Order: sequence, then C-alpha cells, then structure tokens
Amino acid sequence: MSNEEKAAETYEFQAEVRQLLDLMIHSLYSNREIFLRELVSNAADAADRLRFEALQDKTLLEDDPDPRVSIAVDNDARTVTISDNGIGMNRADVIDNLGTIARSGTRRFLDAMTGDQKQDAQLIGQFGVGFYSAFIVADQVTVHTRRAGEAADQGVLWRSDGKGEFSLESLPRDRRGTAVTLHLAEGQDEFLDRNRLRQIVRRYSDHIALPIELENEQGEMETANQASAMWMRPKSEITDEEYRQFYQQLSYDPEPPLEWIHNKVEGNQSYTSLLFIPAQRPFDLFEPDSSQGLRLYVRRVFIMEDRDSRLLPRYLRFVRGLVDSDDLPLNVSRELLQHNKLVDRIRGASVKRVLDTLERMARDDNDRYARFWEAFGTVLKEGPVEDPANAEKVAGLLRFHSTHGDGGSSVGLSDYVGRMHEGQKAIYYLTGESLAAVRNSPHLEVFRQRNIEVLLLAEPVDEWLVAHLTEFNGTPLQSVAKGDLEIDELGGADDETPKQPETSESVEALIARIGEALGDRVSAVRASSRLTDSPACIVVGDHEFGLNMQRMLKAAGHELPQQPPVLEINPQHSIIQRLAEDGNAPLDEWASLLLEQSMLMDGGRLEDPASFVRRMNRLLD
Ligand SMILES: Nc1ncnc2c1ncn2[C@@H]1O[C@H](COP(=O)(O)OP(=O)(O)OP(=O)(O)O)[C@@H](O)[C@H]1O
Repeated sequence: MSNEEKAAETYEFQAEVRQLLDLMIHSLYSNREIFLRELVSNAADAADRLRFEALQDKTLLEDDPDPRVSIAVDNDARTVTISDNGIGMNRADVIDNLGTIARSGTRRFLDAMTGDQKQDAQLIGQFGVGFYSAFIVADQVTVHTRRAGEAADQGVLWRSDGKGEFSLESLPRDRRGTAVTLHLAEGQDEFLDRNRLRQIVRRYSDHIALPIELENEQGEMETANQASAMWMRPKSEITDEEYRQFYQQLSYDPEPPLEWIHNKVEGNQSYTSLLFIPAQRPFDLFEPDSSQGLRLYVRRVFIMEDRDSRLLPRYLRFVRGLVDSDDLPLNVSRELLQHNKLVDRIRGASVKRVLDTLERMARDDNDRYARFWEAFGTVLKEGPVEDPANAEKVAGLLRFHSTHGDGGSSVGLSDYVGRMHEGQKAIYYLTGESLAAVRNSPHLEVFRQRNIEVLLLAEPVDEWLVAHLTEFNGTPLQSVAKGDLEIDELGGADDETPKQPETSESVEALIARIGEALGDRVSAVRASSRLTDSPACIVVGDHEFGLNMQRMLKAAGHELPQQPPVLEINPQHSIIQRLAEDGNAPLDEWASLLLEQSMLMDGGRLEDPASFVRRMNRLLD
C-alpha cells in the first residue's frame, strides 16, 4: 500500500448530522449514560446481521463463530472501547453510515425536538439516536472496523471530534467487526469506573441475547448481562420486574407497559411470542414509516423487524415485542413472509391474544383501559376497516363520547345498547369536525328532548369507522344527520312526550315557497321532526356521505358528485310561524339565510360569506 493511500481523507458531516450532534451534546447532559446503550445496541445489531448473513455463507464466521460485545477501559489514556465481532463496515459503509448521508430518522428526530431539555431527553430515549451519542461524553471518537469476509488490509479507521468533519484512513485489522473508542471529554471520568459501566449495561442491555463482556480490574473479561433469550424461559420463573426491564430495553419507553402476553405454543408448529401493550404513545405512531413492528426471530436468531405488518395488522401497531419461531426457515425473506401459512397462523393467534387481553382489561380494570384508550384508541378505530373478520370484537373495545353521562370518552357500544329505550331500533351517532360542534348540533335537539343517547364522533377516523361498522351485535348504527327521521319510531316516546303536531297549511305553503326560492341549492325542503330549538337544519340522504366526510374527501382532493342537501324546517319555531303569517316578508332572503345558517351550524363553510353577512344585516335592520 502506498503512502498516499494511507493518508487520511477528510469529509464534512452532512448538515443535518451536524445539527443533530450539536443538539445532542447540548440537550442530553442529564442523560449522558445512554451513549453506552446506543453503542452496545449497534454492536449487538452488527452481531445479529453477521449471524444472519452467515446462514448463507459460513466462511464469514472465520475462526470466531460466537457473537460477543466487549467493553474495555484504559484509565491512562482515559478511553472506553466498545468492540464487536459482528458484520463490520468497509470504507463505503463507513462513509454512508457515519456522517455523510442523513438517515431518515435524523430529520424526523430533529423535527420532533421541542427545545425542552427534559422532554427532549425522553424523546431521545425513545428514538435511539445511535452512534452520534458517543459525542455526549467524548471529545474524540475513533472507529476501527473491517467488514466480515474482506481481507485484513481492508480495515478502515474513522476519526472525529464531532465538530463538523471526520477523517478516514486505511488501517489493517486482523479481526472482523468494529471497535468504537471514546476519548472521554473533561469531566466524564465517571465512565472509566467499571462498576458504573456494569450498572449501565445491566440497566439498559441486560436482555440483549448475546454476552456483553466487561474487562474487570484484573484485566479478565466478565459477562455483565444476562445474555439469554429471556422469552425462552418458563413464565413462572420470570419476575414482573424482569418483564418490565425487558420491555424497556426493547422499546426505550421509560413508562412500564400496561400488560404483557407471553405464550409458548407447541405442537405441529412451535413458536414463542412475547407481546407488550405500552402505556404511552410513541411520537411516531401516526407516521407512515414509523419504527413500530414486532421483532421476528427464528430459533433465537434475530431475522428482522416486521415493518410490513405481517405479524400483526396495522391497527395493532402499538404492540411491541417479538415472535420466535422454531419452524420458519432461517433464511426467511420479506417476500417469503408475505405468503406463508405459518406466519398467517401466528398472526391470527397474536391478534386474538391482543384483543382478548384488551377485552379483559376493559372488563376488569377501567382505569387501565382508559389509559390504553387515551393512548391508542384512535389507532384501534382503524380495526373494523382493516380487519373485517374481527370487526365485531374490535367494535366491542371502542369507546366514544356521548350525550350520556359526564361527557368523557368512555362509552362502549354494549353500554349504549344496555341503555337503549324500549322500541329503539338503532345506535344513534353524530359525526363532525370537533366535539364542540357535534355537542351543540341542532341534530341532537329531538334526541335530547326524548332523552335518547347519541354517540358523539369527532375524530377524522370516525367517518371511516362508521362507513364500515354498520351494526353492532345485530343493532344497526345510524347517523342522526342522515335521512328522514321517523320520529315515532325513534323509541323513547312515552305518553308524556308530545307527539309531533301536524304542520299547518300556511307552514306547508311556506315550505314550498322556500323550496322554490332555493332552487337547485337544495334537493328538497321539508318539515323537520328533528328540531325543537333551531328553525332549520340540513340533512343528507341515508346513503350519501355526511357533510363532514364530504369536506374531508374534498380536502384530500377527491371529486364528489354534486349532492345538494335537504333543508329541514322546524314548523314550531317562531321565526317560521311568523314568516308563514307575513305575506310581505322578503322570502328569497329568508330562505337563503336559513340555508346558510344551517350550513354554518353543521361546521360547513360558505362559498360567499360576505353576502351572508350583508343579508343578515339587511334582515336585522
Ligand atoms: N458496531 C457497528 N458495526 C457495524 N455497523 C455499525 C456499527 N455501528 C453503527 N453501524 C452502522 O452505522 C449505521 C448508523 O448507526 P446509528 O446508530 O447512527 O443508527 P442506526 O443504528 O441505524 O439507528 P438507531 O440507533 O436509531 O437504531 C447503522 O445503521 C449501521 O449500519
């Protein structure tokens, strides 16, 4: 090798990496120890990747087949070195991975930072900021690495002080894998203390399933973690604390999980699954490429993270954990997972376990279920759409706001059905843009008067939900804002509730004239049985999209057929009665005003708000 080739080349960090480094160094002061978790986790990932690639090519293992991570301290040089005998990196890998290409996570991470130290530190905890966390405690970092399968002279040395540049040079390396050496910055000497390091390994990496060795004072290597696949141990021997720790090391979530489900299945297909239901929402739950997904192992070898939702459907993406199969082939690929009967069976059983567990929680522990619902209810509402086979089961787990009770979102469909009036034929609901808008909607008036409960649905996902969930245990779900209400069929009517009075002839005539005035802005004008306090409201047909849904579809760029709404008039309202008597009232103006105010009450936008205001002022004048 010539001298020129050996000379170090200098590269600049990509701008976002620089930003990340800067933030990390300044905002992570209170949580410095996580650097070790991150570097150990990278080392363990590298060992997993080697094991996986070695399934195809055994020569990669060279004469060193047992995966291992080791941590060594040099007190004189004030360095800590984390080494692995994993997959290693070649020159191009190093350039890509350690500095010049922003990882997709970096941008998301920067976007998620709030500026609040405490919150951000927690966020970093959840995120797994990776390699760059080395600079939280080090003012100089070197990475010496060689890719498995390549010759010793292909070793590469990366070096940086984290300030904007890094250098790269060739440096032969006998062993494959990577050694990351941290030259501790001033004031960070506590990380030279082996006891402190041991304690950090136990806290964050105890359940990594390969040995993490720590050099003791006598220079001997000792295993610092449990280094076993905890999920393979019998349930009865695992303490709650161990489950919690395992969860934390798997998810980086500081909050203990609400529940875990550990199953060993034996028979014609054997596998173990360990599933956790978290207590808090991860920040990327609603991002399309969120890092959620179970980990798939085959006979203890980590194969991949299930980013394609093969092991669990999307609406259960909040579940964390793993599946370890004895029967899948070790060389299983993404494609193979897509069409595999064993995977189908594992998935079916896992869905059932999660739903059964949630049912039990909902039945036995209201408070815990309320926490679950608060964190993940919105996601669960995708269930009936995504998984029709389990729609009924998921429907039973849903919770809603309602006109009944204290207004919290805690009403289940079976609670509702249990309270239905005799003769009531449907579960009534109203969707809208916000809770305030639905709560105050004129569509609820007659239901309030008759004391009939209505579910109040104000999340965007609710529109999709009710489009797919048309009944619950045989009782249909019906929007109170759609179709012709047959008031006497509502149920809830008893002798004391006044029957809907007949509409007088003069009001009938008025309704006809309003219809003429509005022309094709409406598909019909009719007397309403919905209203008690408002003069008018708008209604769509039974099989048409609700107005809120129409707005959402339009906002998403869909072309919708023109479907003018029906305007319903309250024959008992004093404005209506006055108009029916007064032959001189400017009826064109009044008709428009009634339509426009009804649209506004429904959360709609007027195409010409200025004309509306002028019209109102003329009539008030
Ligand atoms: N010890 C190592 N051996 C081999 N490759 C490594 C090692 N450490 C890091 N890398 C490579 O560098 C990349 C970047 O590492 P970094 O820790 O910044 O992010 P990550 O591990 O991909 O993400 P995260 O830490 O969020 O899981 C890794 O994806 C891996 O390809």
